[in-house]
Amino acid sequence: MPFRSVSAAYLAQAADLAGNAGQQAAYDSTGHCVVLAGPGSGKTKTLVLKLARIMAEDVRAPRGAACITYSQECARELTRRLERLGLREAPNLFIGTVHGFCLRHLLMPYARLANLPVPFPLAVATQRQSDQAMKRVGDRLFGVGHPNKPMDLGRHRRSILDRASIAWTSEGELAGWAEEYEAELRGMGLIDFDDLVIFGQRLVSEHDWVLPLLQAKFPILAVDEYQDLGVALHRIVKRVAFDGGVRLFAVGDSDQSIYGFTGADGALLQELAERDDVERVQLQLNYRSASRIVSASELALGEVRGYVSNDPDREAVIAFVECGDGLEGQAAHAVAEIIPAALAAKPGRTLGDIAILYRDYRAGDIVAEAVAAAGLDFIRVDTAAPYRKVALTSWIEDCAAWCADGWREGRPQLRGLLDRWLGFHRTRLAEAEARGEAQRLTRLLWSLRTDEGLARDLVGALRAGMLDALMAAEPSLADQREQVVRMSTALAVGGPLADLDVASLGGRDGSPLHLNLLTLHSAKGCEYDVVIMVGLDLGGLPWRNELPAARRESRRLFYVGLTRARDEIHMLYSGYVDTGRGRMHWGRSPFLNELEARMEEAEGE
Ligand SMILES: Nc1ncnc2c1ncn2[C@@H]1O[C@H](COP(=O)(O)OP(=O)(O)OP(=O)(O)O)[C@@H](O)[C@H]1O
Repeated sequence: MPFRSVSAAYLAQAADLAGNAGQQAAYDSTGHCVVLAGPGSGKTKTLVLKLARIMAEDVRAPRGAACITYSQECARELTRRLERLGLREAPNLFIGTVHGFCLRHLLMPYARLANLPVPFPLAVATQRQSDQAMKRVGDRLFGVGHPNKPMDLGRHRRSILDRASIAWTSEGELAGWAEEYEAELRGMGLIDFDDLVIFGQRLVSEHDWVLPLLQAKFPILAVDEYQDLGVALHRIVKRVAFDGGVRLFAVGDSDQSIYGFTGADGALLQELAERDDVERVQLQLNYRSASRIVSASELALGEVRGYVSNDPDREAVIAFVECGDGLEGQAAHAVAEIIPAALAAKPGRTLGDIAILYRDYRAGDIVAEAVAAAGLDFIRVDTAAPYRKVALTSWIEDCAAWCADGWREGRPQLRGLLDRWLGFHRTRLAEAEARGEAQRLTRLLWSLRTDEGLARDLVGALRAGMLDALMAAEPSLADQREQVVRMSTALAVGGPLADLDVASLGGRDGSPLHLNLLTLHSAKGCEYDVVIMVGLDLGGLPWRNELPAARRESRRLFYVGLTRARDEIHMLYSGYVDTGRGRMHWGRSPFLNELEARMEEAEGE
């Protein structure tokens, strides 16, 4: 007898799995299960359906499940897909990032009891505070202009958890820098983003009593994009699952591991899958891409994986395009030639079905300029975007979607917005208080419904009505507040998003009328009919003279880009890159040379 009723959408989607033995096996699993599979094979689909089944059949409130992933973008995608199945965030269902989970469900309830050396109340440094403290300490230790990089400091802290080990002390400068930086932050009453996971790991590793408490609340732990999560989370997962009795359902693909620079390691997923007490499921069918794209991606990766397309007869375009005039020329060609042809090639295709992918925000600036000059609407997701997606900015965007039109059909659901709002509060509110908050927020959102209003007015009203008071009262939201302020600044008169209306703010993710501009990293987990990759020159992707591990990661990044496409891939290059030392004619990306040669060989057979 199920504990809760299930939606018709869930039943319809669950029926899809019957045709795929691997997906069905994962869906039917009763113990720890790890799904390993390539791009477009339905990992996320299987995960959300499994979670819906678990919530319906295996756990009864107040017990529930935690569903975690690495980035805010992936968390939002999970939230959206679960909502379509009738599931939303609730006290017994956590959907969010590793960092959010560690803050809300490990450090807030237990850090003080465990006497961890963290400040109380818990306050998370803003990006700016942490960057400045890092620089200040680095300058003090090594002198202004020293060559040590914050990125290496971050990797050292995230990937070496045992501070007494030789691995920690052998890189003496980084270790010293990390320790002094942390002391500086503590002096300011702060922890930073990485501390959340580092202390979360310490808590579950060193305090046995935390395990049954966690297991009582979340007997199920689901993890998406496992390959991105890094060693601290891997330890948390192993500890709660194999010592704490939490049932694990994890999905991932080591070939898509592209966060090595943060300490992530695809091998951890393999290690998990090889355990005797874990059921391992491998999926081979690709539901996303045409056959030629599936084969070309494998050739680009240089590994035989044996993936096959679900739609072998679908036509595909795979084009290598040389453009003069560097990145500017490539962007201009994409706008003037490729996009109009792609729109004309399939009835009903819109700008939202097309993405331009690039390596970093500098390339993004060039592409954005060309796209804006052509008068096309676009959504940009990279570090130069006006604000970063964090839980609060995503929540505001979803409120905008509801106020614009979503309230008519419950997309997103009001109940979900209210539950997420309550989740932002550090301490669980008493029932009457929570009810009062929910009523106030409902009234506020109801009064903000609009067909054509400006996003700036909506965000201003949300902030004045409730949000600013919450952010002032919750120091743990300080880093997110920084992004809310950046959002307001971008929407203000004279800001880059000054003209944005409420509907567009709500649809900034996945709007059918906006061309997608993303870094390759941000494109992870997304799919588009048409993918245009720019900057495929040596010195762009890959960088020149990369060490072997970095070169392998660049190749995986290329692979992630290719595998986002359903029907068309356009790879643009110039044969040179513009650097601080002038134009360097190093040729196009060696990945293109290899891919073209391998495709000729394979298709000539
Ligand atoms: N059994 C199925 N029947 C029909 N369509 C499916 C099935 N499984 C997955 N799909 C579709 O395949 C596409 C890819 O699924 P999903 O995004 O879950 O894949 P993924 O493995 O998580 O991909 P990636 O690793 O590239 O992010 C989606 O459009 C999904 O709806």
